[in-house]
Formats: sequence, structure tokens, C-alpha cells
Amino acid sequence: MTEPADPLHAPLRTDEGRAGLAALLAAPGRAVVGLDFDGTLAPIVDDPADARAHPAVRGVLERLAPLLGRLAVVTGRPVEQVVELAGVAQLHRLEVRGHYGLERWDAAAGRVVRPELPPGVEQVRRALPGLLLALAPDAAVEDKGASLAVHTRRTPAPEETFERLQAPLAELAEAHGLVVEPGRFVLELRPPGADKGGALRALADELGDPSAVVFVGDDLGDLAAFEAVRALRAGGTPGVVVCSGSDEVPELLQLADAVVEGPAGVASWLTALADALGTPEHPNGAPVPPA
Ligand SMILES: O=P(O)(O)OC[C@H]1O[C@H](O[C@H]2O[C@H](CO)[C@@H](O)[C@H](O)[C@H]2O)[C@H](O)[C@@H](O)[C@@H]1O
Repeated sequence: MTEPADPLHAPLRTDEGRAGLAALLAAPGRAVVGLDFDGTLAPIVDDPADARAHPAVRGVLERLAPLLGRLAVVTGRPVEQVVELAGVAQLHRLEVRGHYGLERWDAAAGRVVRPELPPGVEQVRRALPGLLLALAPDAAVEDKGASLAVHTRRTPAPEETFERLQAPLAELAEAHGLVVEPGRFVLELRPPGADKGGALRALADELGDPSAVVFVGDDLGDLAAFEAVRALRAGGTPGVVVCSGSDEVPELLQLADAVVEGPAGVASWLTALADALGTPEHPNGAPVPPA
């Protein structure tokens, strides 16, 4: 496939999205950019432990972080895991919000800030093996500390197993004060009270009067952030919603201002953004790497 002439603007198909990008380019130092991890920065793989950021991601985050008001990975994973899988441990000014905004990396203190977990997490941890043994013994549990994710991708019938587990896992979660977060062949039982929309709004509030708010995501758990961008737009803050497109979550495609082709497309779009911010109109542009 040939690259579009203007890879930054070409994917945008709405006037609101174009206005959001223009506002970001006009004042990048007051812009917020939030990025999901799995399926957006990292290609989807069968085993969550094998997920790694697309090879171009670390470099482009390094270029963008000093140019933007806030650049953050907003993920359903624990903070430390994403810092490791994205290879961004030393990355100055990159923020990471984990567990759908429940926890955050405090770079200054060098530690993760997280609230005390509700007892329901431990109760579900104990009850889950018995329930899965009866209903879907080949489903895999990813214990994320603050939540338990049940994956069906590696079962012989991923979709069917996912559907079979939906109601019983919702009941189990509810009985212990948790909620179910559905995703790409995953049902995650997690504490209530946080979502990616809240995490994105918190980043915008902390910055104060952002010039633009952008979110890039691929999955149902990103919808709250998509909605937050729309709500901010309704309140007068320009914004852009970008979907990392996949056949697995077609419902997101119509909800975005731009659709790019998975994590490779996201990396190219972010690179085009970094390139645009590195032009003479933006004297604070990215440093030129040594030859
Ligand atoms: O908010 P995210 O950063 O997108 O995290 C959401 C879930 O992503 C992971 O699962 C997904 O990616 C796996 C690795 O590619 C894949 O095997 C799985 O099918 C996907 O659902 C992660 O394992 C979950 O814990 C996250 O909640």
C-alpha cells in the first residue's frame, strides 16, 4: 500500500477531528494526548505476556513527550507492566495511568500511586478457578493484582466461550462488588469507580485549559475516553478520536474521527504528528537524532 501524501491529515474524516488537530498543532504545549496500549501501541498476540510495543513506538513517544502538555499511556494493564512492555522506563515526561485510571505512576516519587483494593478482588480470585473449571476449563486467567482478566482467545472456540462466560462472570463480579470490563476475547473483573474517560479528563484538568485533547484506542474499554473527548468538545475544548482499526471491534470504527490500520498505523500517525511538530513553525520541535 502506498503511503498517503499527508499521513497526519489524510485519515481525518470529520470537521471536528480536523479542528481538533489544528488546535493541537497551534498549541502543542497545552495539548493532551492519551494512548491505549494493547491493540493500539502493541499488536495483539495470543498470550498477553508476549505483547510488546510496535518497534517504532518508543522512539516516537520520546520525540512527542517533551512537545506536548501531557502525553500518557492510559491502559487496562497495571502501570509497571506497561512501562516494561512498552520499553519506556526512562522516558522523561511520559505519564502512565493503569487499571483504567485506578492507579498512576508518580515519576517524581518513583512509585505507583494506587488506592486500597476492595476485598472483592481477593474473593473473586478465590472463586474464579472453580467457576472456570465448570464452565470453560481452557480459558486463561491473567491475574493483574487489582483485577482478574479471563481470556478466551486461546480456547478452541474463543467467541462461543466468551459468550458462555459473560453472564456467570457478571454475576460473580456483582456478588463481590466488582464490575466486568469486556474486551477483545477478554472479560475482566475489576473494581468499579474508574474508567479511561475519567483518566483522560483528569489529565486535562491537571494541565488546565488544554488546547486540544486526543485519544487513540481500539477496544470497548476505550469508549469512555472516546466519549470524554466528545464531551470536552461539546464544552468548547477541541479534540480528536483516533481508532486503531481491527476486524475484532468493528463497532468502534464509526465512532472515531480517524481510523488507522492497527498499531503500525498508530505508530505512523504519531510519527507524522512528531514530524509536523518538528517543522520551523514549531521551533520546539523534536531534536534531530545524531547521524
Ligand atoms: O487498555 P489496554 O492497554 O488495551 O488493555 C486491555 C487488555 O489488553 C490485554 O488483552 C488484550 O491483548 C492481549 C495481548 O495482545 C490479547 O491476547 C488479548 O486477547 C486482548 O484482550 C491484557 O491482557 C488485558 O489485561 C487488558 O485488560
